[in-house]
Amino acid sequence: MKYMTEEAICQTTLHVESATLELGENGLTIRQRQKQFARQKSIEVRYFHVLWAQATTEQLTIHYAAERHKTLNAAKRVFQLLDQGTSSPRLQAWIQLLLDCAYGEAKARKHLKIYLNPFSGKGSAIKLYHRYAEPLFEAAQCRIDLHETRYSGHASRLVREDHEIDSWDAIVCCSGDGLPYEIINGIAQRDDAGHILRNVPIVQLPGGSGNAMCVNMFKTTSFSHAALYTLKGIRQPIDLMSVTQGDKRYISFLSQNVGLLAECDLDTESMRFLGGKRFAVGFLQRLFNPPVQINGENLHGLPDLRFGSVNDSLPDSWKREHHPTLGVFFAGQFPFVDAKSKVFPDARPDDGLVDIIIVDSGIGTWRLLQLFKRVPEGNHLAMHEVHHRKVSAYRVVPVRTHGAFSIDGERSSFQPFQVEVHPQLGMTLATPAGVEERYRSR
Ligand SMILES: Nc1ncnc2c1ncn2[C@@H]1O[C@H](COP(=O)(O)OP(=O)(O)OP(=O)(O)O)[C@@H](O)[C@H]1O
Repeated sequence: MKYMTEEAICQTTLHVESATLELGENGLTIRQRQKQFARQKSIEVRYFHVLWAQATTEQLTIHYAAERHKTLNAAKRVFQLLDQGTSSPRLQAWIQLLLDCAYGEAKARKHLKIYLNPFSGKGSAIKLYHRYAEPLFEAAQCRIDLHETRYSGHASRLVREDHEIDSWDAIVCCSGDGLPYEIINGIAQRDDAGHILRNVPIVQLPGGSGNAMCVNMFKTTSFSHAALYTLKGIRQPIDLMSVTQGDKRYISFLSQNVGLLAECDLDTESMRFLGGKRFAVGFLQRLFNPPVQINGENLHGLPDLRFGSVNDSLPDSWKREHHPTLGVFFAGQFPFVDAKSKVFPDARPDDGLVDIIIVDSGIGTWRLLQLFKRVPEGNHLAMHEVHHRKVSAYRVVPVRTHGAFSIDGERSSFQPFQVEVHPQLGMTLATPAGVEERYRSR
């Protein structure tokens, strides 16, 4: 926008009855002409916040997300047109230019399939959705198809049977990380699994206690900002991982966790009302909660396993390690496992590798607490007790018969398992470059 011809500058300015609307470098400036005071009052709406614009024969309406107290709300301004209205090619060109600036590479008027888990996190996902996301999606003229999940496994069944799945611009999980896991594994059972996983973005609005997908991709735990990023986000491939265990195969998008930290997470699932604090409580209190049922069978539409399954003999080229007194084994492909825990600071979601950290149980309580203290900043990798690996596949064979194992935070049976990364098998939406930095502190 910096070096415009005179004609282009002309196209960026629109005179309406009581204001002049200017398309500038970063946003739309509305200069209100207040005759009463014989002076102009102007406001700027950043392009990133502009949701939609449309004209009738008499009026121009601009919908945008207005920020107040770190929350975005749907707002609109209506202007009386001076002449011609919709029939004016100049007005149409101006609106098109505004929408091009507002959406850039992102698709406007998205078709969104929304899944709401009424029990996620503190049980407020539905309220959050209707209060903060729906008004923005409606203002942005999205086509919305919404389902509340009625039982564990419901969303899995719905995506398996969705004949229109290919037509959604995003599947939006209004939930914690359990629902995306369930949805990905539901898609994995389709004959066209590979195609759908690679092409239909799965995003998360933060309705749970962990919300790792949202934190990593949108860099926020604000519901309304995540909704705006869903509208303005651009397609971002992510790696997915196959976990084979016995004769079953699961698809993991986030993490595999064995030992102490898995126990802390799983044993506090019934404390969702505490939100993120439940992970800390888990260190002190252990309860039992039944696992989510993911089928793990009939996965014909997925890519082949390059390294075989856990039932095959280990390839000779693999490095073997013995950890007879294992305390923590945590593997993941995103930096954050929740908003406050940067467990894998070096991880990249699309590099074909999974990061692993291993800590011996002999670390001692004092050093373990030091480690927990460092995790929010991701400084724990510097501790000599923390062993860090980056691999494309691994196998874990427990020496004990009892223990905790979770895939993406969901309890799985404690037996040998093998993991391999499928580079860029998944798709999500991420904030466009540049926006991320401005919102880093949220
Ligand atoms: N209506 C429902 N009744 C019972 N369970 C459900 C229902 N809908 C979804 N579920 C299950 O609840 C599990 C947990 O949900 P989800 O991850 O969305 O929230 P959360 O566990 O609170 O968040 P986090 O994973 O961040 O802790 C999911 O695995 C899903 O299978």
